[in-house]
Amino acid sequence: MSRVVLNVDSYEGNDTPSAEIARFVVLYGKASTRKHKIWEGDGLLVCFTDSCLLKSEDERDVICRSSALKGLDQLEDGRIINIGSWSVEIQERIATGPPQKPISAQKPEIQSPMPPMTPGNSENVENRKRGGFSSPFLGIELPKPLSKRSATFVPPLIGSESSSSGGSSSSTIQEKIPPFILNEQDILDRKTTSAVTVDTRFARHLRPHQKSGIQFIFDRLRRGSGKNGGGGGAILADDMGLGKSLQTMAATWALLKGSKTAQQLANSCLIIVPSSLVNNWKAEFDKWWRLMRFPAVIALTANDITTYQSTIKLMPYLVISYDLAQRHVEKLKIIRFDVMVCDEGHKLKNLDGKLRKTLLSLEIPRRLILTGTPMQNDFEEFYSLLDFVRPSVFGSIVEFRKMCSDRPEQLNELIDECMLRRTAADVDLKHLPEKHEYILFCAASPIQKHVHSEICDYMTGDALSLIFFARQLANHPKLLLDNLREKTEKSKAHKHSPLLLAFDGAHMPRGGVKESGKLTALVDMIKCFRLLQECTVIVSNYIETLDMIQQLCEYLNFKVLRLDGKTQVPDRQKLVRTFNDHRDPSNIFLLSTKAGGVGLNLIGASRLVLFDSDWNPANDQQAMARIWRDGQVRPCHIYRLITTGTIEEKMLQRQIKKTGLGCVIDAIEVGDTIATFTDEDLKDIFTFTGSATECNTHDLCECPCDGCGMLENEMDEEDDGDDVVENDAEKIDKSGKIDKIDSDDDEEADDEELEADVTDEVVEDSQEPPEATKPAVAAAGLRTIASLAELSRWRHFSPRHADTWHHFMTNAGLSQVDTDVELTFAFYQESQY
Ligand SMILES: Nc1ncnc2c1ncn2[C@@H]1O[C@H](COP(=O)(O)OP(=O)(O)OP(=O)(O)O)[C@@H](O)[C@H]1O
Repeated sequence: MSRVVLNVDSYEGNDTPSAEIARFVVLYGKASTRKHKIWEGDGLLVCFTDSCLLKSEDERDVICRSSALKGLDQLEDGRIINIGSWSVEIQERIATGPPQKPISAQKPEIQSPMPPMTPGNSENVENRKRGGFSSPFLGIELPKPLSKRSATFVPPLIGSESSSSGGSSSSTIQEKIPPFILNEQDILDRKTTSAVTVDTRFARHLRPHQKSGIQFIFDRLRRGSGKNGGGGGAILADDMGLGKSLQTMAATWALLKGSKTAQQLANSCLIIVPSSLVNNWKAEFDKWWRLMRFPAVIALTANDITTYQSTIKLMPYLVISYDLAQRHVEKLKIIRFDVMVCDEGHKLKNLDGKLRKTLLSLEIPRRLILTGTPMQNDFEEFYSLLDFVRPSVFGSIVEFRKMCSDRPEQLNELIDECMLRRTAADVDLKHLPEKHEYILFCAASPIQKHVHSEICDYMTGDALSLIFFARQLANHPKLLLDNLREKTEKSKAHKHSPLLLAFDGAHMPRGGVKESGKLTALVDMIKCFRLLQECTVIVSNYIETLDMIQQLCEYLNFKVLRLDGKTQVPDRQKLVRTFNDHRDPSNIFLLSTKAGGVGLNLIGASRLVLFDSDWNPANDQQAMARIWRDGQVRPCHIYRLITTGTIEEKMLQRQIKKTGLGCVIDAIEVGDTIATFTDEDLKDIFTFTGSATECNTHDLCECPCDGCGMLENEMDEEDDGDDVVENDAEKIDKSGKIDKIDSDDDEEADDEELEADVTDEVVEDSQEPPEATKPAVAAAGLRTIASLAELSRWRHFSPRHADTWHHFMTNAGLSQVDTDVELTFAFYQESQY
């Protein structure tokens, strides 16, 4: 983002402006006789030989005086002077001329021109070297070249120089807003007369949930250091895109500025972020500090840490990647930071991890974790985050577990005290366009069906490999074939070579689109979106899959921008900017779930396709949140592709179980990592149900809608079985607390079977169980239904209901081309805030 240059020459007080002789960063507020002034915000005092001009940080002229200021030499930091009816406190004298960023903050350059596409050059695609998906793709039509696109895209509201919500231009008349005082209670309690306020640069833009978030962070972090680093700590776990970085900057800036205006709260703040987000933070600081001195050193090398030491007073933030911080921890220790912010702090989920230990060794008393997904896989991981920000408050992991089962209310209280989590549904997001989410079930191709059943018959003890194979197969059988061939070439005795036999004559994939149900769907989808003049992001977990999609997109005359683990950090922000700024529907952004899932703003796109899912729902949620966020002006459509009846459905079901449980402590119930799969689970995972059903997940929900698209409460039917589902769903949805989940505490649970099998969430197969095991199976069935209750909020569509299906496809933007796609079923949810 280019920095706005203050145009002091346009000052109208003089026909021939005189020379500028000094300028100061100041705080300003209405003049008063109060000992402790309430400042309205940051400003800039520009002194000329015969006049002076006070400007607010957003370039508004506050006052101009037609006589020169005297005694400029004596204007030291902290000195308060009056100019007309305004008081001004000098913060620092800065070089005459527009403010400059420190050298380290200026690099790397993130301006256009167009970056090289990564790795747009087809030679880079490893897949081709292996003789993979050679063009032309079988069975697909090349698009007719589009005439010059006429779409006029509305520039993002946020971040543009003309933005009304991200900042204002000099011509904008600013509304006066009341100060947002963070220590109001202290003032009321007469503990202090000095107000600590949120800087106006933020205050005038804040949404209600952001105000309470800032207050929350401020209250937790202001606490002084305690023993063993047990000072103030907090987790801000808002959903992705709700503005965690903005809230963090506003709250920490108040802590840092508090030292100048009222109380000594903090002098330095270390912000540690994944390396892919270093430039994001730089861009955010740029965005909110536009006119003023850049307040952060962006550490790209160890030298920048040294530079920071001498500039703390002027630039109290140090932004650094986890990697660099780990390597130079000794240098960081010397600085003795007051505040530490760990962005995407779920990285600290490993209790015994090196990263966590290293950061703890910094002994920074105030710690803030930012994460949109505090719950990853299990209970211990969550404890790891809590204990990081509040050491000793939650006891040992054993004590934590015990408190969880014996005193859940107390534990929930403790968690509420140090963690704030708001989901998109909790906050007022009227400023965002609506969001449409789809889960599209695609029929497996004949080859996929055949090979899937071969894998099922083949079952060995090596579950991890087989799961990986099944996922590759669901993406495209050629991916699995290439993988097996490569392994067999490396070692003739490779243990999974026998699987190659599954690819016999009639079932030999040649790389055609139609050999994969999802790929067939994807082709039609991206063609439709281009015709709709909308930009698309496609996300996958696998490099090989991204290679395949890239080749396909290029063949269809799309320009591909790609961000994966191999993309250099400085190139990432360039790619994002290019994509967002151009908003050209013939651009496609390919993103790897792990490398690009967090922090990126891809608001240039309004369609996102998640090509494959992860076991961990948090990863998928992160990826899917990239387009629906502040600055987005178009309705967003997010599609998740699933191959019907395969492992992908099982993964989806497990994801829904995890995310459908409202309270964080519910993770106790879902500590099912791959490592803990039972034989029964594995059998279920590999059983192909795609020939017998249009949607295994819908079958398991036992939803009576039959795919007609109506919600349960819209249907006129009364069904006892449905009541059971609803009641169970209620327990989970509304409780948010552990005791409601644990059927031991549920007085209503006279159904002993339910209690007997709380942790058994294994999806049952359809075989008739022996008589003796029936109650347990019934209980597990109920559990399954309840755990999928989240889906009762979605509409369910089957192509059997031709009219509603057609309507659905049209609304989903999928009726623009003559489609070959064999979709077997769909879930749909609209969120309007
Ligand atoms: N009130 C606001 N006014 C203007 N811009 C805002 C506002 N709130 C957030 N934004 C902008 O929206 C974008 C997304 O916010 P931010 O990156 O802070 O979200 P986040 O919660 O950290 O998301 P993630 O978890 O994905 O990193 C940023 O560019 C931010 O500056």
